[in-house]
Amino acid sequence: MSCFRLENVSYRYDKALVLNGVDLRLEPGEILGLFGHNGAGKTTSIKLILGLMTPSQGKVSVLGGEAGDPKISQYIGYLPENVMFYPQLTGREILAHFARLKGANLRQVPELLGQVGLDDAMDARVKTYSKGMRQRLGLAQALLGKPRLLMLDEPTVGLDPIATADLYRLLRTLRDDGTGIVLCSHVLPGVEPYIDRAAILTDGSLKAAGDLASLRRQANMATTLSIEPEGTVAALETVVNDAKASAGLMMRHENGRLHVDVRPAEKMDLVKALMESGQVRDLGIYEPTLEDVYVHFIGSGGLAHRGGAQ
Ligand SMILES: Nc1ncnc2c1ncn2[C@@H]1O[C@H](COP(=O)(O)OP(=O)(O)OP(=O)(O)O)[C@@H](O)[C@H]1O
Repeated sequence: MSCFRLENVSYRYDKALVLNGVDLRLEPGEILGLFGHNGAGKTTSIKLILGLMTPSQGKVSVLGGEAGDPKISQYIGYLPENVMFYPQLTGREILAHFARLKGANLRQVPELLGQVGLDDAMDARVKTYSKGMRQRLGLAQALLGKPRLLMLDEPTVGLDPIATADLYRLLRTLRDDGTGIVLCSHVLPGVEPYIDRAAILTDGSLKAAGDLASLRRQANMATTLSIEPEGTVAALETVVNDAKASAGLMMRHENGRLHVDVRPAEKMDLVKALMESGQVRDLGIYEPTLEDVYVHFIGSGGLAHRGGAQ
């Protein structure tokens, strides 16, 4: 049973079409990164999955049932962007309040607060918490009741690098236990090793979805070979020019190395020719990163959005 399925889903706010024919699914035990610039439609997609809104067109199914069904909602954890809590209550009191609302066992409260690193602060009032601590409390709230689908909107905002790494490790453990997780973000650096698949939204349309290898194939972006010559760079250039796949290759020199951009389909032929030539002392292979692929799919506007406002 899928955690969710969006089938040809569109959504309009009045006349504005903000989601347009989106097909997307999440399976148990999978972390999906949902990426897109501000206003791309990420939060709208999450609200549809939560059943807070109904699609103008298409079908949304969640954990084998209908989005918004209370019997299903108890298995969904959600961390909204910019989470806010009543400042006079302690972390423990707030989490206990949410546990009662969700029908979760109160024994989970100290356990979860420990899991998100708030052991020492659970009895302090939330008004004394830093932004990162409030974010961790929000995460503990999302984890109440052992969700089978966990949706996190910008979960790393306000977290320092160590807390961010802790969060990703925790998400992996949950994923390995079978939880399906959606990580919504416009902040890409650092997330690549922690997600199984990425979906890239632009202006309400899904531009691409898949694991990084498949996104690289879909984008057909060049791989860069960085080669240190055994002899001269000119001799290496001759090897590259003579290789079967040399047409249209981009070459440049930098710090005594030759850098060659090669299409994925031609990469192995070129590597073979280089290795057989005896002209290579050292070889580095640089595949496009998730950020490179993202910028490719969202177009030139992507650079302006890259890393986004936090
Ligand atoms: N209540 C609303 N009424 C009208 N338009 C809205 C409303 N909420 C969102 N929108 C519009 O819908 C589009 C998608 O918004 P959404 O919040 O889903 O984007 P997002 O990808 O989550 O952006 P962000 O990264 O800024 O949170 C935007 O153009 C936004 O202005």
